[in-house]
Amino acid sequence: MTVVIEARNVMFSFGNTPALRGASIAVDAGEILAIMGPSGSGKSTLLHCLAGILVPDSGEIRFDGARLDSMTETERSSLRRDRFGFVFQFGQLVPELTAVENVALPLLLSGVRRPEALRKAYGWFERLGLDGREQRRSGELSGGQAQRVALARGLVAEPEVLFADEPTGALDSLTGEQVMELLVAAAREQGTTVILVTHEPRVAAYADREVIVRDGRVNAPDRIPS
Ligand SMILES: Nc1ncnc2c1ncn2[C@@H]1O[C@H](COP(=O)(O)OP(=O)(O)OP(=O)(O)O)[C@@H](O)[C@H]1O
Repeated sequence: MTVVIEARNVMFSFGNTPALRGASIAVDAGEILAIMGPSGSGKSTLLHCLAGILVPDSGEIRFDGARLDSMTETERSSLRRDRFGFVFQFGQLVPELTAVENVALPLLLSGVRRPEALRKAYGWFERLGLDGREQRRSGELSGGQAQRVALARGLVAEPEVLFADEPTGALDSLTGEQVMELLVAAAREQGTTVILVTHEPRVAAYADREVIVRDGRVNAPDRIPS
């Protein structure tokens, strides 16, 4: 197995509040990993460090062999745009755009021409059970529909890694499971690695592997990188 992304001994504090205290984890290419743990244990902070949104105070983050923690903000933002996808708890769709324009957004930001970006975006609606919802704005979609649109937006550019922070957190459990089924199926089809933060065991059950974050460290003794 090839490790695609890893953290080694990562420390991160928000002012005087330590959030990560030596977190280490390695994630294989194509793996679907669930990060679980108590509230405030550092799950989201770890996800944000792995995704190059936050820069650790110390320790290393590697993606595809390159050190994310020593890149410039511009380099990290190009990496996020071109090679990573994101899904958050509240879809965070752009309310002024239609559903299909929201899905096309990452492609447009990467320089894909509008007709081609929209063509690819339309292709996601049928497979996500959203046929006919293409022209709706986020206010005209149910929570589950909006989250499926957000999922399509996270995957449309075929990212190498999809980061998902509580992607089902705002949904009822049945709708959440439907979103997870679609997420896992689409990620497997594309070979996308998924790093998912959740506090719900039923959601984590869709992953290949679960790790627990406690007090800013990852409890995964079998997989600490050497
Ligand atoms: N923006 C911030 N400013 C200050 N402290 C923060 C900030 N974000 C997180 N923290 C603190 O850092 C620690 C880790 O937070 P983090 O959000 O990573 O935990 P979490 O495990 O994702 O929690 P939850 O399950 O409740 O979302 C907590 O003590 C939290 O209060």
